[in-house]
Amino acid sequence: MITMEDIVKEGHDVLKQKADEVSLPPSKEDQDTLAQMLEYVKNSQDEKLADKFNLRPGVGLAAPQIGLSKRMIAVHFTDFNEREYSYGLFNPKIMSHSVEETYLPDGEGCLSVDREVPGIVPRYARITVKATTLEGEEVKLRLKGYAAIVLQHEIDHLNGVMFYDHINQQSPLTPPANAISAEEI
Ligand SMILES: COc1ccccc1NC(=O)N[C@H](C(=O)N(CC(=O)NO)CC1CCCC1)C(C)(C)C
Ligand SMILES: [Zn+2]
Repeated sequence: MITMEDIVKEGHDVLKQKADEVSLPPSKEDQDTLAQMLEYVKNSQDEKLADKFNLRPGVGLAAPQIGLSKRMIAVHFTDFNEREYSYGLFNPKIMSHSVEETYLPDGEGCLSVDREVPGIVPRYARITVKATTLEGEEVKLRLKGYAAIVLQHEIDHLNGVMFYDHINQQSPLTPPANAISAEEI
């Protein structure tokens, strides 16, 4: 199983690279890895398992974070409207997005970053993501607010982008103009 020891920390080259497309249909190995990534995210949110295996509770994980430069992400979370999302995705791609931006008022963190980095992270408020699921079906996800933020954070990892790369250094704590907090969408 994947544990914190497997999670690569910032500074490691793999987190700065553009990850490779996964050839579909996925190999048994790629499928197994993505299933393990989804297991990690689910396990990390289970109090007992998180304590037992010392897992930092997470809502998403990208393959580069376990040292694998492949376009695979796993997400498991409930958004502010209590909607549940649980996916292992191959080759996720943002097909379109709103001009309007959103953000988390408390900023973002990252399982690969062991420090607080204060600052608002502007994200597209609405995105449409195309991907192939762990089960092999092609999906088109229309996401907004928190769900849009999580997917953008994970897809960024596939392009070597960290959340703090988006923070406005001049005024890190100022929400971008015409942006709406993710808690209001
Ligand atoms: C509802 O909130 C939770 C419920 C259960 C566990 C964690 C959270 N909230 C989080 O934002 N969790 C963050 C997270 O998992 N990530 C994932 C990550 O680092 N992926 O690479 C960072 C988030 C910041 C915004 C979107 C993902 C960490 C880095 C703070 C652990
Ligand atoms: Zn991250």
